[in-house]
Amino acid sequence: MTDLAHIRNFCIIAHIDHGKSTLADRLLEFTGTVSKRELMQQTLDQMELEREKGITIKAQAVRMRYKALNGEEYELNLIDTPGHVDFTYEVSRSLAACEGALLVVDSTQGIEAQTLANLYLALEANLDLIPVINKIDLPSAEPERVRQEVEDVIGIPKEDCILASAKEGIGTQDILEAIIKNIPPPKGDLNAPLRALVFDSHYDAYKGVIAYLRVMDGSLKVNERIALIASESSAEILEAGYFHPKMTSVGELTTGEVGYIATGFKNVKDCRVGDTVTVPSALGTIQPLAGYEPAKPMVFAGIYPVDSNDYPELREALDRLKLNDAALFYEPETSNALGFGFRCGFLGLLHMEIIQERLEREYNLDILATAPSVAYHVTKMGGEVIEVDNPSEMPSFGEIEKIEEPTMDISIFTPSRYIGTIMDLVTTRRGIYKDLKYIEAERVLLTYTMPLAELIIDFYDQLKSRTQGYASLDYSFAGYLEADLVKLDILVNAFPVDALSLIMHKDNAYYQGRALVEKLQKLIPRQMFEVPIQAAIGSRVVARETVRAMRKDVLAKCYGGDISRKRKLLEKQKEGKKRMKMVGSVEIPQEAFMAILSLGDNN
Ligand SMILES: Nc1nc2c(ncn2[C@@H]2O[C@H](COP(=O)(O)OP(=O)(O)OP(=O)(O)O)[C@@H](O)[C@H]2O)c(=O)[nH]1
Repeated sequence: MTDLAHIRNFCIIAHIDHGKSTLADRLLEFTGTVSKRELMQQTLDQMELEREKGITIKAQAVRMRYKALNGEEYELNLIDTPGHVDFTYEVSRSLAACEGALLVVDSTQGIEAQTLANLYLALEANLDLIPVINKIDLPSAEPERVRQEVEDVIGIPKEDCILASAKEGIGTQDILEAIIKNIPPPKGDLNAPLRALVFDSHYDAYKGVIAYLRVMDGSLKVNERIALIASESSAEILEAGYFHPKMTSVGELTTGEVGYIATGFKNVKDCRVGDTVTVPSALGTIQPLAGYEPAKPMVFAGIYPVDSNDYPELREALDRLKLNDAALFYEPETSNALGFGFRCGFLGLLHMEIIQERLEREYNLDILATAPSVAYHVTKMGGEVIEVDNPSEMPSFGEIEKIEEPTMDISIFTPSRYIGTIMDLVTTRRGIYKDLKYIEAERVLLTYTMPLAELIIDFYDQLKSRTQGYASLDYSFAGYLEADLVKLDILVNAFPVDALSLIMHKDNAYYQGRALVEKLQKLIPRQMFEVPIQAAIGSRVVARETVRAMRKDVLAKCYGGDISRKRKLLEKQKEGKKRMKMVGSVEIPQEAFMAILSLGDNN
């Protein structure tokens, strides 16, 4: 057990790609926690998917021992935070476990949207900040400019910025010394009843749910009973320890420390991020640590097995993923076009992508996903309010008094030369202008309120491509606003395909309906007969295209020919069919269900 004065708990916050993981690696290496040889490119990003996508998904914690220049040894706990906006709640819980943060800014870029978003969260959590200007080894680095920017925008004197290269290991010791000097040691009452904050948790097949904790008061020991305030669950501590970076069991964690406990819980929902751990005898007498909020899904999509025989496997895979992901929501749903599947709710687009990829890769399932949607608040004529997250379940418009949709506050950092094109993009997405602030002579911060439904349909890609990748984006939930929305139905061969229905603004429905049927016409393969594709609002058809009938049978070519070639051709066709669904009498490929996402593309 280390006395409080020799403990420092900190995290690293940064915009994506500014070097957070690389810096963490250098700190682990410098303190001898991990040897260079052991150091994989990114030790903290353990999941394969994370490495491939180059993003940090789950918050983690590593303990380091550091002998400072003053001759004393310190226990440093580095808490890794997820870098993506979908996981803001997890970021804020990780920050609540720390007293300070390294704010990493790329010296070739400067402050970006997530630098500021994370900074605000850190300030809310009362953290002391150490700015680190990273990547100074690069020829395009402008450390002086970025330092000035930190002073102007964040208000930290530029002399306090540490110049570093996480790649080359420049500045590592200065950073460690600054952590000792500028970040306060934890406070807390060792003699009070246990209070510990769960800032992350994951399910382990052998040990049950592992909770990552910051002990605020009191202490905990293996074999003791604990109670969780928000989850109203209780368990026995099977193991307690810290990460070094592997799990190291020590049997006890005390005030100010960061570590893990194994609980034996079978599901992370019993031990969620943000919950407070205490002892059963203190229940009802102690205050929970932070206002606990269950994660709320914001983006919804239908997920269906391509082969309907895989339905039980899909259910099982979702059950398993849910064990580890309290934010994932799903319930069975049936579609006239796609059969039996699930309506799933996600924190955001990235969360959705991750789940879809895991279903495919880890569970080997061929799935078909519908275009993402948001949850509308619909007031019916009689005054009843319902939530509709599936366009095909929208009541008919005669029954509706009003529809409200979720809106987001968005902030965009961009070189000023792109202001025009961004304004244009945001306006076509029904964004409402709020503010424009010059950060420097040539960089601005634009803020808007925009419907979430417009944000999830390839907004980010459009923003990136219009600004050659220079603009960065951050968003947070703003509230529900009434809007003039309609449901656009798509009919393929006169058959309404519910999974292709969309909710959109009345003013865009005609144009988008047109664009969508044109896109579908290209995506739906020719059949033996002519297939009309129509977009309709209620009973009014607003656009129509036709997929012409196939002229030749593919096998006709092989008539009398060599049989192995014929088999190959059939196999190839089968392969192509994998991602097709028979709807009525027409085969529709997966791309068609996602066509709305790429209406901006011209291919
Ligand atoms: N030249 C140079 N490259 C660096 C430095 N630090 C990080 N990088 C590179 O920048 C890229 C992003 O670094 P990461 O450490 O993965 O960034 P991150 O902030 O952890 O990214 P996320 O996990 O996506 O949030 C990688 O290709 C690193 O090799 C540096 O000091 N100098």
